[in-house]
Amino acid sequence: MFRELVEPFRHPYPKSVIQQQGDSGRKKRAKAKDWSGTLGRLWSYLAQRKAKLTLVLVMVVFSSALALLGPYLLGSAVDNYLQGSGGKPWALFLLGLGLVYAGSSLTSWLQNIWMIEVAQETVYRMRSDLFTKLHALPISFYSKRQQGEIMSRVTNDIENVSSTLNSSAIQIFSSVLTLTGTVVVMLYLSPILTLLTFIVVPLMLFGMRWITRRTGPLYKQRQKDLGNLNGYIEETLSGQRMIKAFSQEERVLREFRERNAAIRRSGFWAQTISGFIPKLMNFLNNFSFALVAGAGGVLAIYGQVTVGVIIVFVEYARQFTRPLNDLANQWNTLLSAIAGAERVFEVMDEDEEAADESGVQPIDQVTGKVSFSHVYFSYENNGDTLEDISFTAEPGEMIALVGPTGAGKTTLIQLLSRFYEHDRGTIAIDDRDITAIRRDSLRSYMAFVLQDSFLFQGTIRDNIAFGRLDASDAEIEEAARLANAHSFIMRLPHGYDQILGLGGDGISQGQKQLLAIARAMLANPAILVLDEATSSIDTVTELKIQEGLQRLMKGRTSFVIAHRLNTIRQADKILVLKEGRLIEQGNHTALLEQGGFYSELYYGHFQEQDEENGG
Ligand SMILES: Nc1ncnc2c1ncn2[C@@H]1O[C@H](COP(=O)(O)OP(=O)(O)OP(=O)(O)O)[C@@H](O)[C@H]1O
Repeated sequence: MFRELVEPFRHPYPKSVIQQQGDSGRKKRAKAKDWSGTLGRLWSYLAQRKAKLTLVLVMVVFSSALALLGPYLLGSAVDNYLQGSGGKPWALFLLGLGLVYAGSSLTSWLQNIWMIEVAQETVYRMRSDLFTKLHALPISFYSKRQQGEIMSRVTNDIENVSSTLNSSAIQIFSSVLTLTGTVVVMLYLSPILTLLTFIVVPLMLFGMRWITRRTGPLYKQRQKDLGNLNGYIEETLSGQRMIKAFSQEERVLREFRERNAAIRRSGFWAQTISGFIPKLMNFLNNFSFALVAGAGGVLAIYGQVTVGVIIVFVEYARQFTRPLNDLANQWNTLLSAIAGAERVFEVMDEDEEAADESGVQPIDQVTGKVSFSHVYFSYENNGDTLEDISFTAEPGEMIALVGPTGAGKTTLIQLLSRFYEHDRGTIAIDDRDITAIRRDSLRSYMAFVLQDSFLFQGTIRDNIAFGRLDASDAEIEEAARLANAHSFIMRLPHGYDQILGLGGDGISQGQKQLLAIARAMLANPAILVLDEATSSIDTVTELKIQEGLQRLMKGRTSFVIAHRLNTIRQADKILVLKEGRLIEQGNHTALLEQGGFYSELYYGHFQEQDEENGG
């Protein structure tokens, strides 16, 4: 137990984090460069409110100067009155002192509210930039990360930066100013006493360095652990049904506990170790206080300094260590904010979805001819996921994609919509290379009806209108009628204004699909992508869906990732994929006659469906 407790003190904790930070000088320099880069970028945000920031800095200068003036006046009052050396009337001193302290309060209040404004504006911009960036990132970015972890960057990490800017940044600046001012006045009044006050400084710096070297990585780790936990919570909440269905509650709780414990561990050590800072400072503060008072007394006896100067020094000794103390405290907050900012900038530095090349044009009209010519693609440069794919789909044709799981059906569709960029070969729409068409324009001619078509939190009307935002109510209703969704919508208590929960909660799976069909109908695309549902839906709804889909597909080039024999049989062309290669293509009859892989699939699997359906 003891070993566990002292471990962090013996080794900066956790080791892996320190190792990441690097023991070698080279790595440290790289880290320092990272930090200056992060701070530089933060500064570029702050600098957007230069005028307000300048006002804040002026106020800080004033309040620091007034804080120096207070003790000075006090000392001079003691020398002038208590020691009976005459001088201005005491009431004037009192008034002066009152004004100094009132001015000090006013300036620090002003600096506070103006800085809050600057800080809020800064994080507002950072948050906006981050959100904009998130929408410019390619699909591949999301396929590698947990949503909750990304959320944590938009919320926790930005919040960290915000709270630090609100308070710590100014406090740090003010501390540095007060410190410099105090040293200058102290040296002017008594170099010997200044030297004595300084004795504690190396101890403070050494102590702070020792502590922050340990807390820096810990704060970073804590942010990371927090992100991991958020990711996990998000995942388990959205996967509640699955977890319950597979009775995985115990495993989920166990993993949650592990991740939660990781935060407790890093948070505990980060705060425990940084908790030493105020204690250490307090001790050294009192020590310096006693030293100045004792040595000052001796010096006063020998007439080297006046009692007033000792009072000024005792005050300054406190003022001197307080900013150091503040610096030490704020340093940790600053570290945590830098860790947060680093995580935000990390996302901002991710490669965006490749920009459309210069000169690419939108496309005016699309008839729906699609051709692939010797197309190759790999996800992670680890072997081709799709290899030498060539086929042509004429306008209005229905193309069924068939093949075992993992064969590359979804990938092929993702290339067509440019969610991923193919490595070699040509993909063309209406004989125009898709890389020469603006992405947004290309996608505007396509619509997707997926198994889990995403429905947003909002009304049914808004969810259908997602297909075309400027659609009128009449057009929305017409699309819903064609999709066979109108009758179920009208049975809902609020009809088209019925509000759906997140992910379409509140309606059935089949009804969600009908809405997805209505949405695609409204978008009126030339090219349609359907991922046929594998889950079983009651026969009546199923018939409605099929009818809706038939209407939707009419006159459009449709790519169907097909699971039902009926759909496959109706297809103008069936593309049979296996291990990333297009091994057969043709219609149902022609492929059966070939007696190849398709006929194997048909006799092995699809025929069962046929018999079940009485076909
Ligand atoms: N984002 C990704 N990163 C890396 N590899 C991926 C990614 N998505 C899919 N793959 C891999 O690419 C191959 C083809 O996957 P794809 O999803 O296209 O298959 P599929 O034919 O649609 O399968 P299914 O019928 O099961 O949906 C698989 O081996 C899969 O593991």
